Amino acid sequence: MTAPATGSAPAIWTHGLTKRYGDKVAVDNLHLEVHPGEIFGLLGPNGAGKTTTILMLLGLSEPSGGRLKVVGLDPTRSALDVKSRVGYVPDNVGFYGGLSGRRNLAYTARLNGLDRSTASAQIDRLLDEVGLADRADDPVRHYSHGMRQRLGIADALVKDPDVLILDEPTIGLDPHGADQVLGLVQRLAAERGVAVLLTSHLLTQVQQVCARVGIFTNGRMVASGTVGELAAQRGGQYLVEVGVAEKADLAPMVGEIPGVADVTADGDAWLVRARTDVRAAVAERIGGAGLTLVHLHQRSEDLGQIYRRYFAEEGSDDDTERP
Ligand SMILES: Nc1ncnc2c1ncn2[C@@H]1O[C@H](COP(=O)(O)OP(=O)(O)OP(=O)(O)O)[C@@H](O)[C@H]1O
Repeated sequence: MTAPATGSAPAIWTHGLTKRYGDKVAVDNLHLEVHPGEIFGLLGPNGAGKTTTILMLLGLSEPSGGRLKVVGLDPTRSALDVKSRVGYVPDNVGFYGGLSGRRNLAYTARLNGLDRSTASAQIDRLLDEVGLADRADDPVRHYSHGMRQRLGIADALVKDPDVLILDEPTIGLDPHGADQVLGLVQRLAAERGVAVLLTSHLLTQVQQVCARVGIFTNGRMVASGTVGELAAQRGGQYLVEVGVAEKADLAPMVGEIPGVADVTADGDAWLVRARTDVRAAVAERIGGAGLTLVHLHQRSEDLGQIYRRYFAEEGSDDDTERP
């Protein structure tokens, strides 16, 4: 997991950022900060406002309200300067299929004004970094989806950006391909200090690589923080797993403990859902009943559970991966 560089100015900063399309508020009062070396995951169902946010960060869509800075610049006023320092990887990167990976990157380098010899060394290094050195001279139409995705990241890195924005970077990839892409993103943040903003529906993957996440719905970021912070916000639940040596129904005795919401069987163990940390009280009650405690440990909610909890509270549906 990548830690933000402490004390650094945010590479992406928004305050009250808002975008309206007629009566529709696509992005509503967004406060966001992503620091150099940090990977921030923007999570949300279709139509939540993720792409609209990205377009504003890239200077491709004008905000209706609020303020924003990307690498210290206002993208609305300095779109070209922002573009030169921000790499963007859409969910389906377009390449010239008949040209090799290397030639595609050389084309991007030329568009970005790099001289031929600097570009050539840079491209060799990038192809190596994204694991495509041995296929660099094959036409891109022979690449797999995962290879294209990695070439897309290399393409965004040609200009050596300070910020990398990835829209659904692992969509359509198998687990190995997804691991390769996410591992690459992690290295870029850790080794080069790139600030990364990625959007995804794939909660388990986001949880693996993002220092912080924001849950986005109907244009609003309803929660943001580390996974641990999100679990604790809005009275997050404590889940305690309990096992005893005897075959006994723990539900009646543990269910009486103040703060316990419910007790359910979970295979050979019992799962206690509570509003506070009830481990000591559970152990005491079990000992008092003459039962032998075999294990007692706290399970934290994973991001999927947190995400569903927020959506249940927001009263909206989502089509997100069930981990
Ligand atoms: N050009 C536009 N004109 C009118 N409404 C728009 C426009 N672009 C987006 N919207 C609306 O704004 C809302 C947010 O859309 P956006 O594309 O940002 O969502 P998203 O989170 O990126 O969704 P997805 O995961 O499907 O890409 C949606 O209700 C969408 O219909």
